[in-house]
Amino acid sequence: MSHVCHKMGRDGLSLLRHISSFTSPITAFPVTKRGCRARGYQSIVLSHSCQHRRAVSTAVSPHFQELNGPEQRLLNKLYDGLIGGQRASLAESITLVETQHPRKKELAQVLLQRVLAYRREQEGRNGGKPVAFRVGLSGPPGAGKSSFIEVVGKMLTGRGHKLAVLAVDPSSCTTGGSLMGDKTRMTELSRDMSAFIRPSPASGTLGGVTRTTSEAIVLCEGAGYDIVLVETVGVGQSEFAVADMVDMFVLLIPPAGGDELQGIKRGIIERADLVVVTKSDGDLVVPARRIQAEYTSALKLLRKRSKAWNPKVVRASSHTNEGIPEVWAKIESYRDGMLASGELQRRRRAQQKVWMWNLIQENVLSHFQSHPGVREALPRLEERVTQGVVSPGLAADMLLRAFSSS
Ligand SMILES: Nc1nc2c(ncn2[C@@H]2O[C@H](COP(=O)(O)OP(=O)(O)OP(=O)(O)O)[C@@H](O)[C@H]2O)c(=O)[nH]1
Repeated sequence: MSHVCHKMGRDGLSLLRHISSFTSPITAFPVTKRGCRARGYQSIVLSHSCQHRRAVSTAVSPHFQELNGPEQRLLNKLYDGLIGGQRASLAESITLVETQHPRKKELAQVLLQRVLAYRREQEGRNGGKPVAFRVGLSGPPGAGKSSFIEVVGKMLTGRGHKLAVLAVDPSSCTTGGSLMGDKTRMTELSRDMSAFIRPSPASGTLGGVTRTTSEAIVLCEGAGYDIVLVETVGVGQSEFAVADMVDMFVLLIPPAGGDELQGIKRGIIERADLVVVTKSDGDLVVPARRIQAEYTSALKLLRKRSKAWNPKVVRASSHTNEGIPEVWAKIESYRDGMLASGELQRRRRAQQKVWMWNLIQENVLSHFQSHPGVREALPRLEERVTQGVVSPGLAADMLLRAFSSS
């Protein structure tokens, strides 16, 4: 069991205590590092200076208040249920991370920190290796994504895996519509008790939705799901966001030529660890073979991204099941190679950093845009920039000055 010995402000301390109350009890008293060690504490977080104190106590919120009784009980209930693998608790916890309510957002962060601590313990017991594998799946509308997830999902739960499927639908962010189809998708898998399917939230910005998706991944892993599939449609930036949050990125391509394939961005092909040509059955086998050959040569021209793995192109049919076990075998051999070489762990660490900076950029920009001085000056300056009266550089300087002046 790890302990934290800490000297810090009340806010930060109460937060840390809540975060760690399940897995790593905290003792807090003004002592030295050596004093902590002498008392047998293994992990020590010390913040002696005011600067440090501020840094730690604002980790979640600068004004974090003590949890009141009902909040404490809610978090206890969610955490216990989630760790116990209860689907209702997992669903409720994901709803909490999706919330826009400021206080609930803070509670969600406390819950997440607890789950992260629990997961770290599990990883520690697993020799430092991740306990779950995250696969991103993308493809144009109608590529056969839901049919593919349905057959692969049933195969995996049949083999004893617990599978979570999370969706990122960019259209839900802009129009409230659904590119992934309003029809009930993956009907059989949604009845399978070893599978958990969560559609994309109906509204929000893409940044918001992708943030809650990566937090939902952590919650699913805490609830014991050892495979997490994150599905998105190949439109806009959502597939790049998904590629940044998974261990392996799989691109599904239908066996159609010309116009239908033009929607597939070159940039995203470069991110693919595996390309699956779908619907390789009946009359479609011939075009599927042709597409496979085209993509195989295209991938050869790309810069090698990994020492442990070369991207591959395979064919499969969700209707006949042909190629489906082979696709999963490829996914497993990728996972094993990347784990053994340590690349997977490195990729996750790098993703955490990218993720933090994405959130900072998004938050700083929205702060900037909602600043009263900026809002007042912006329309006029934008107009003058488009008219060529003021240079973009000068306008940006003026807006930044307005932002930092009050
Ligand atoms: N022949 C054949 N058709 C398939 C196969 N997989 C899917 N389809 C068909 O392709 C169409 C689209 O399949 P979906 O699985 O709904 O595709 P999707 O990518 O999830 O589509 P959205 O839900 O619109 O995002 C359906 O009519 C399926 O029946 C396959 O393996 N072979």
